[in-house]
Amino acid sequence: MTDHRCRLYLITPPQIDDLEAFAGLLEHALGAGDVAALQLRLKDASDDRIREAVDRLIPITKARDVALILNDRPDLAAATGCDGVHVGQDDATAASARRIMGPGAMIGVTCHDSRHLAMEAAEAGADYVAFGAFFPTSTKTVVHRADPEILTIWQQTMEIPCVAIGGITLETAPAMIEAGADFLAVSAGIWSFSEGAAAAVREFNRVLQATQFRGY
Ligand SMILES: Cc1ncc(COP(=O)(O)OP(=O)(O)O)c(N)n1
Ligand SMILES: Cc1nc(C(=O)O)sc1CCOP(=O)(O)O
Ligand SMILES: [Mg+2]
Repeated sequence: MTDHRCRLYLITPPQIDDLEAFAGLLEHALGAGDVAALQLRLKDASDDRIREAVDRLIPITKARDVALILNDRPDLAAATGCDGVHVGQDDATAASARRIMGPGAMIGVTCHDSRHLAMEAAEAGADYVAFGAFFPTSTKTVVHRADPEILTIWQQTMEIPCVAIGGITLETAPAMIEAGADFLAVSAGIWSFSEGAAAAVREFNRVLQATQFRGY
């Protein structure tokens, strides 16, 4: 049996009004348990605001060895020193993101519910592919819904990791882990958790420890 450990991938809220307050919240959350990556996903923010956010948050992620991934913008990710970029099908290709960010950067690609898109992303040099949305989400208006089987097939046939996204909570997480997700990408399930973000990170890690991929 191959050792398979699923990890947490945090997605910021789409808007951060108080960067100082969010930095404190993040520091506390990252201290509460294992987190592989943080995606800065500020929709409709200016370039200056994104630069300001990266500058404030990157020392916090670096101190915990958490990869800081910028959403949508390979150019700004490279310019601000982010560890990687996540691109959707209408943002940029994995190949152009790689050209802009260089060989050491982490490149992730949205693949909705399509193994075909995921194979294309893998061939173009992506480091991970993201499938979703698996559950209803209020964080983003989504048009694609994915079936957990896509995670199992990907896990059993491909080397590069797969991320599950969309409506992942403490209740829905086990189905994603059992299906074969390498990472759980979570926004509201962390930042809107009733007991706070640090408690959410702690509880997600408890679920991650207690649940195994069922596909081998
Ligand atoms: C890990 C992860 N997976 C999927 C997405 C969605 O990307 P995209 O389709 O480009 O939509 P926006 O996030 O840009 O609204 C993601 N951001 N992260
Ligand atoms: C950013 C994003 N992308 C999705 C996709 O399906 O590609 S679902 C989604 C929202 C993720 O936030 P939450 O954990 O609050 O549902
Ligand atoms: Mg995008």
